[in-house]
Amino acid sequence: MRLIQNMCTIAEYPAPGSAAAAAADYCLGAAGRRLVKIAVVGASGVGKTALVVRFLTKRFIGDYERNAGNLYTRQVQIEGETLAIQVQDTPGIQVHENGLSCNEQLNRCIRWADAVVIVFSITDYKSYELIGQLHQHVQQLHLGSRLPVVLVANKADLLHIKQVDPQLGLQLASMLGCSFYEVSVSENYNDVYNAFHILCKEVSHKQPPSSTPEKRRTSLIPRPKSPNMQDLKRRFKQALSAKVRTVTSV
Ligand SMILES: Nc1nc2c(ncn2[C@@H]2O[C@H](COP(=O)(O)OP(=O)(O)OP(=O)(O)O)[C@@H](O)[C@H]2O)c(=O)[nH]1
Repeated sequence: MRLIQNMCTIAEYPAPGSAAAAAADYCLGAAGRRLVKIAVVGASGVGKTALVVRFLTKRFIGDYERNAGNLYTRQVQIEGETLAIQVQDTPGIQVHENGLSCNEQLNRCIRWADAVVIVFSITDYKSYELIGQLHQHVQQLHLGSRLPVVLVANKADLLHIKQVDPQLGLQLASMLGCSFYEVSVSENYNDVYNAFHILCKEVSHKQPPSSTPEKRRTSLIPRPKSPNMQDLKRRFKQALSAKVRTVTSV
């Protein structure tokens, strides 16, 4: 999915530590805001891009190019605080006989994220079937810290071609210990908003409170360059030989 009105595309898959990622983080961080990074994952065609676009623009746009993975940003108010959030849309996950096929790009997005939205479509049983494995994969990439996850069952408006009972989604979510939302991206903005909102709230409770802009500014002051050792040695030798000369000349 390419650039949509009202959204700011920062970069496609900025590698952690890359200049693009650092620049994006810097801009948001410089405003003194806490940053919440969310990756949206799931099988192909379940409506990941539609979900992200709906959340960011409130609009449902029928058709999208196949997703190559874009990163979008916006601000949200959570409990009186303005948070900067980045949402990473990802390409659809493929399933092979020996399990999920998650390429390095996707793994990088999951590692980068503070929280993940896992999406399936109620019209596609296979997209539901891979959730257990996908959830496990996500948690494995964040070993040692339980990553906030929300499970989203999309296309609730297509009940006549439903393959997954939303009740199954609810059961699975409670088994995995995550929140569950049944949504129709095409018909209802509020449910979409609530799914992201709850995730942001969970992350913000896990993160330490933001430092004040004043504190941030001081941490951004460049440190003095470390002294050039060669130059120091040369000057030390010069001073020493001058002293020796002075002593011998006495
Ligand atoms: N009826 C209906 N269609 C939807 C809904 N959400 C998405 N779609 C449609 O489903 C199709 C796939 O949506 P995408 O957002 O491109 O799905 P994706 O998961 O990003 O797909 P990939 O880019 O292939 O991974 C599009 O034609 C959307 O218009 C929904 O809630 N209801």
